[in-house]
Amino acid sequence: MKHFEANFDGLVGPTHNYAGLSFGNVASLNNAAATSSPKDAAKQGLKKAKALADLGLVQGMLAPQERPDLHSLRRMGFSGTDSEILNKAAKEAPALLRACCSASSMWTANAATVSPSADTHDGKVHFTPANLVDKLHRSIEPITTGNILQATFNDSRYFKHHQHLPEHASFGDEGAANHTRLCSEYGHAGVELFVYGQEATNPTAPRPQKFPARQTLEASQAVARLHQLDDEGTVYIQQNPDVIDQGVFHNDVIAVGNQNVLFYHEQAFLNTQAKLTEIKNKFGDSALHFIEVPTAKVAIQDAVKSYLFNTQVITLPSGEMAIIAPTNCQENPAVFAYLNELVTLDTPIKQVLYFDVKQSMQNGGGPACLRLRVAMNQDEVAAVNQHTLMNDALFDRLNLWVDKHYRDRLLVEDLADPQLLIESRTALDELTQIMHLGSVYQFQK
Ligand SMILES: NCCC[C@H](NC(=O)CCC(=O)O)C(=O)O
Repeated sequence: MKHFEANFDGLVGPTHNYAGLSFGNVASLNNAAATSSPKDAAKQGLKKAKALADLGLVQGMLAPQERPDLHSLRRMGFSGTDSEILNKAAKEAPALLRACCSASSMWTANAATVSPSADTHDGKVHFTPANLVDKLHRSIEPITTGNILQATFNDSRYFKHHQHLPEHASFGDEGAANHTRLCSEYGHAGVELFVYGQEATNPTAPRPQKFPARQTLEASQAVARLHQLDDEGTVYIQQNPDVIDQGVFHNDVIAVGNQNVLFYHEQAFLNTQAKLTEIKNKFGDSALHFIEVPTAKVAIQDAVKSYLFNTQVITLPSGEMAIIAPTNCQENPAVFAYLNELVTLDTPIKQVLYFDVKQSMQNGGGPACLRLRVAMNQDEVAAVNQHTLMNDALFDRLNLWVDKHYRDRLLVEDLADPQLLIESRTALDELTQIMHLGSVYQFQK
């Protein structure tokens, strides 16, 4: 039986914009109110996804969400026709309107936490959508995310879908961005690392002082319980509060793993040596590569600016590993020098492939944010909704769809334009036909 680690990239939605919504995410704040290009953003994402499919990896796409989210605006007490609601919200509560217009579901690393069937007690692939309660504009995602995941992984013989965690700060859950799975082979039982920013119910435990810790230990433990993981296959690691306070708002900004490789910055974690020992003990005696990047080579601010660790580390069909990096890594001399040195070291990583995902990077999302990893065996891959899997036909179809429905440029003040809502709904209705998703959106109910 063959095993794969599939990447499911988030399709960037028609309202992609820079609204400065993410306190603690440096890029989001720095680029607030910049002009965005929804069309460029979507095509950059499709290009990266197609490139991985062409490299022989299993690659899928997850549909965007309905934005502006009129259902949430109505829950906030706005009433009248859709146009009247957009108008009122723009006048009376522009911050709420912006929070209901973000295309942030494109960053599917935050869509859910996924545990492969080799790790779970019932031998199914488990999904728990992230409740994303730390940010208003993300907290409105999980229900539709769950609908889209169930329409994509729609065979209950192989896939188990959970409800997102309770919507309270004690259960702050940001999904796979704070979850890394190490294994010798994708199909073998692995060790799942849950990285958290604070222990919410212990007021004396260390926590960041300047920026929020979006993931709690309580949330990570709850997901591990829901996914029926053994203690022997689970490690909880606290993110170093000092790096959160420098803009590391998710672990995937400072560390990334693939199979038997953990690539991380020396300042990433608290109690690093003890945790690496725990990982080694639980991983067993097969080879394990800890690639620690010293501050002397790459400072935290360089890591946060370039997204060196928000890269994808993939295993090519040849068995060699490659890094999928944003072009921003080429533009940072310290990081570029480090990557050129890395591929000469004695690790499985042998090449770096660069992609322009600047539309996403300007909002704090790099290549790794844009994808949700789902390790599956060939039967599970065959059970996935095949119309979501990337190939030449879907690539062409989705590019034509983007060309037809997406604007070349968008300003935050355009979000209240009733025409944009019509364009967005028309596009998504058509998309559910293309990807055979069924009625996953509120406006289709
Ligand atoms: N995994 C990367 C997530 C980036 C995302 N940025 C945003 O939501 C920015 C939205 C804006 O500011 O328009 C976040 O911080 O959750």
